[in-house]
Amino acid sequence: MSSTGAALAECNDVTRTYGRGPTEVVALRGVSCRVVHGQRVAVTGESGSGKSTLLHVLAGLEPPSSGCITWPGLGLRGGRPDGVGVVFQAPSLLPMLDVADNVAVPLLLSGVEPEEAHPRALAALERLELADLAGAAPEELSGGQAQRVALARVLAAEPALVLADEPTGQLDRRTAGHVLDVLLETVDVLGAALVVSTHDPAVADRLAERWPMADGRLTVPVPSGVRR
Ligand SMILES: Nc1ncnc2c1ncn2[C@@H]1O[C@H](COP(=O)(O)OP(=O)(O)OP(=O)(O)O)[C@@H](O)[C@H]1O
Repeated sequence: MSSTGAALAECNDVTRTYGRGPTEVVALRGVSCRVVHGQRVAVTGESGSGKSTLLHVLAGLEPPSSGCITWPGLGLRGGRPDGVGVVFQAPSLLPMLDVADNVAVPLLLSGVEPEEAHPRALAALERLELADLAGAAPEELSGGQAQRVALARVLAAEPALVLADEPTGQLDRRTAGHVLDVLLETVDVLGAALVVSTHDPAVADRLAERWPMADGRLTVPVPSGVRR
């Protein structure tokens, strides 16, 4: 659980490089930022500017090469932050499980008993008007339905921070608008903070704040409270 008041995630002078020597790529160059309760941020910028890498670092999926990331308002489990929900461009549902089991899997992995996990998965599907699909196989879903199931999976896990990496990047405009509605409803229901990476101005316009990136750097002033 998060404690109110503390930042959910805080990057201090984070650099992230891939490869070594002549093939080295610097994806993040000294990024400092902080995500607090209730924040709604669009990370924008051209392809290759470092948006996905920043989200991966904020999620604890990749370590910084230098600098540091902390999650003062979140617990840690096995060195990774607890209470972070991640949505990727492709919904990554497990093909051998039905929709309800896909939604329940993260709960089961985090130690929730099956008797609690399955009702929570069904409640999240109902909340997002997906109950009819509970028994469906992922291959039967449209792209928009699959992404909404991925959002139900996040909702069921009740994170304090939701990180969405180009969540509508593979969808047509109308479906993208609907998925975005569901994403915003999901974070409202949870009272969670939301950081979305996007190329799409229509997506960025739906979020209160923009953090533009270029060449691995945030090009806006560092949000308050970050130590240099
Ligand atoms: N796993 C990796 N191995 C090597 N290079 C990587 C890796 N991940 C990202 N990069 C490189 O780091 C830089 C930043 O990539 P990143 O995916 O963070 O940018 P992005 O702004 O999210 O781009 P896009 O909008 O195209 O997804 C790019 O030059 C990319 O090629």
